Formats: sequence, structure tokens, C-alpha cells
Amino acid sequence: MDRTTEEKSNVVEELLRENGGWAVIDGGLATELESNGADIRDALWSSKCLFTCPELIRKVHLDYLEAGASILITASYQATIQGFLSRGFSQEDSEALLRKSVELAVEARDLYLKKCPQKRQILIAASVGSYGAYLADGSEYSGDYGEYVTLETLKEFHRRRLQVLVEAGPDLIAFETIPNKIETQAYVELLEECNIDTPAWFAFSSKDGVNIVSGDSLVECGSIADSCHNCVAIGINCTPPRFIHDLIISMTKITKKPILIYPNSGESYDPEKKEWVKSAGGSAEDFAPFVNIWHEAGASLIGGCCRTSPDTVRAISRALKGGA
Ligand SMILES: C[S+](C)CC[C@H](N)C(=O)O
Ligand SMILES: N[C@@H](CCS)C(=O)O
Ligand SMILES: [Zn+2]
Repeated sequence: MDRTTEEKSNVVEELLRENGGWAVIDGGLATELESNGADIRDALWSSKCLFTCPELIRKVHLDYLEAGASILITASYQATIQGFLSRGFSQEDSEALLRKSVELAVEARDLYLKKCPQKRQILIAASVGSYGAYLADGSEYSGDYGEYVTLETLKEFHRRRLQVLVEAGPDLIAFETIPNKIETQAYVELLEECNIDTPAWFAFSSKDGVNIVSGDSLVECGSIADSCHNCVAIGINCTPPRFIHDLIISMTKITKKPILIYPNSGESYDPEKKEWVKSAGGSAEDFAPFVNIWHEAGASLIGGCCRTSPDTVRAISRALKGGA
């Protein structure tokens, strides 16, 4: 049965209510694909697995559900029509790969719920990585797209991709690792222009605990997201754990919507080698001891991003349930 727009827009609130005020997002999908042997040192990064090893994506989704995640983020972070076309796929096949990312997560949810004695709500969030992710040069961590990339360029880049993902029927759209204000604005305008009624979250990345990675103001970008009627949660992802607390405090001042955080391990990414390197700022491979502090500070949706694993998710889940 088709859900109404109102039912769709309440999915996050409902999940939080059912769960007592918090919910666990999964961990790094790409990281776990690599841990399972996938080679994603490629311009398509993890979206390469959509055509090389789709069954592995389904397995990793299942592993995250078994670890306690209630929200699965699809393998579409770096899946773009332009990226697939440049690799020789047709328009039709490129769109099918985008849909496949949602289908694999839905299949994992169905498999999990079939064998899970305690039924629980599980949401599928269709990942939309930035234009910088598609460029595959690490520019999602600088937000520097050069002077020729305009608001219209970004809207044109994301439009069909967003429509195809929405048509595949996810519960949510996850705009992730958003690096700058112009891309935030592009997403908000596209949701409206395309009459999309699927709810969305906006997750920004920061490397100083104050602004988002481009230097654009978190307060300003978060407020743009907050004013979007599709937006059901705002937060931070792929950001070192040491910055998270201050960022949550900043967000509580600009939104009443649920706040989400899914930090990375604190390492930094080398886009040329496509490897993660220990960062001088120190790393916190296991940030589970902090999650209750972050929850008290205002975050209600908590998970992990790059270089986190099902073990991280298990530890987050245990900590939020009141375990050690
Ligand atoms: C979130 S980053 C680690 C994704 C990969 C990056 N866009 C690249 O292609 O190198
Ligand atoms: N959700 C992405 C990473 C975002 S930085 C992944 O597939 O791992
Ligand atoms: Zn990440």
C-alpha cells in the first residue's frame, strides 16, 4: 500500500518514538566492503560494487542490521549517471544501477526481518554523495569546485540521479558529506522543483569543529537545510570524533529537528592513493564511550562513517542501551 506524504515524512520521528528517543545508523559501507575483500580504489569508489559484487553489498547491509543498525545507507554515495556513462554503461543501465543500490538494501531488510524474532522498524536511506565525490579527487573534503561550477551546474548534475533514487522507493534521502553552501542550496531547490515528497537528511562534514569543510558556516548551511520542508534531520558525518560535541551544540541552536551524527574514525583520506592515513590530530577508532554524551548534548541518530565497522555499530548500540 502506498504511504501518504504525511506518513512518509514521519518515519524518522516514528522510529525515534518506537525506540525511546534514539536510533542507530549503520557504519561505513565502503569500509566494510573493503574489509570483505572488495577493491574500490577506483573513480567509482564503492559504487563499482553495484556491478562487480552486488551480493557483497547485500551481505554488508545485513551485517550492519545484525550489529544493531536501524538505518541502512545505500551504496549510492558515488553512484552517478555521469560516472557510469563514462565507464560505458548506457543511460538505462546507469539508472538501473542507481535503483539497484536501493533494492539491495530493501532485500537485506526483508531477509533480516524474515529471520528476526523481534520485529523492529528499519529505514533505508538512499545516499547522495556530493559533486566532489563524483570528481573522485577528494574535493568533498574541501568543497572547492572552482569558479565555473554554479548552482545550476550542481542542480543539473544531481537532478536525474535524485529522481531515479526517489522512484526506487527509499524511506529517506541521505545527502551526505555535504561540503559547501552552494550544494546545500542545490539540494533544497531540487527537492522542491522535482516535487519530491520523500523526506531527506542533510549531513555536513567539518574539519575544524566550527564550519563545514569549505569554510562555509555550519549555522548558515544548517539553517538552509532546516527551512526545507523535506528535511527531517540535520547533522554531521565523516568528521573526526573530536569535533562532534561542539558541532552538536552549534546545531541545537539552529534546529528543532532530530540531530544526526555519524563520525569517521578520525583518520584523513588521501584521494590519490585512495587510502586513509592516521591524522596528526589523533584518532578515536572506538568512539562508543562518547555516544551517550553526544546523545545528552542533543544527537538522536548516531552511527559511524568511513573506517567504522559493524563492531563500531554494535558498541554504539550497546552504549545507547545503557551497557558499557
Ligand atoms: C568519502 S571519500 C573517502 C569517497 C571517495 C572519494 N570520493 C574518492 O573517489 O576518492
Ligand atoms: N556512506 C558512504 C560514505 C560517506 S563519506 C559509504 O558508502 O561508506
Ligand atoms: Zn565517510
